[in-house]
Amino acid sequence: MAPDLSTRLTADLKGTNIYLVGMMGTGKTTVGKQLAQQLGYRFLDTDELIEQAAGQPIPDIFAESGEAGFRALETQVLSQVSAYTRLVIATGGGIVIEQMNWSYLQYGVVVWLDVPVPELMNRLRGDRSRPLLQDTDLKDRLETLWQQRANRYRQADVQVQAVGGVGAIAAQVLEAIGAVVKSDRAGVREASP
Ligand SMILES: Nc1ncnc2c1ncn2[C@@H]1O[C@H](COP(=O)(O)OP(=O)(O)O)[C@@H](O)[C@H]1O
Ligand SMILES: O=C(O)C1=C[C@@H](OP(=O)(O)O)[C@@H](O)[C@H](O)C1
Ligand SMILES: [Mg+2]
Repeated sequence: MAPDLSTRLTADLKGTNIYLVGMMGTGKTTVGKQLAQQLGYRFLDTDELIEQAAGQPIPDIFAESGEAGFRALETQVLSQVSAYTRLVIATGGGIVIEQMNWSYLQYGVVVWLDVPVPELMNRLRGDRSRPLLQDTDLKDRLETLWQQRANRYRQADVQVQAVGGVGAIAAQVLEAIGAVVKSDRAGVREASP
């Protein structure tokens, strides 16, 4: 996106946070950093904040406190970051499953990065940092998680096919956010006398 367009988008957003959701490996962390730079926003990653809060890496949190312990920290961290503005927040792929989390997400623009499972497999094969993908058939696990979560991801404000170069994906995301913000503005105009 041209610099003048991203400047205008930043102004139109009025500090509204951007939340990136989607399956593991869709590029939320990677694309989020670039988006933040282009919007002049700060970048935060809920996984990183969870690790800081627990003083442990994610695999150790799962091993010691189970997925339930991890999810409790995830909700806590999300509630804390949602109190701030001008943030691009990369979330963990499972954040959408807790209904409670949507009460925080809905205050921002929720962007779903959508990537087909075969491409996720290419990106995540050999990964050791995601506990839900260890000691299991990668394809089966990703397909199962997809089945469980797809309807939640569909609740996002915008959907972007996040395949190809990171720069091009970031540009697509900015364009999609711009369209939502514009239609909100049109709605406000219509509602005014
Ligand atoms: N557009 C892309 N094309 C190819 N590989 C990508 C792309 N975006 C991210 N990746 C790679 O996929 C892996 C997962 O990316 P990451 O940003 O951690 O995803 P997420 O935070 O959604 O789990 C990383 O190895 C990253 O380098
Ligand atoms: O999908 C999930 O349940 C998870 C996704 C991970 O984040 P990424 O989506 O950034 O990989 C991380 O939160 C944790 O391993 C659980
Ligand atoms: Mg991530």
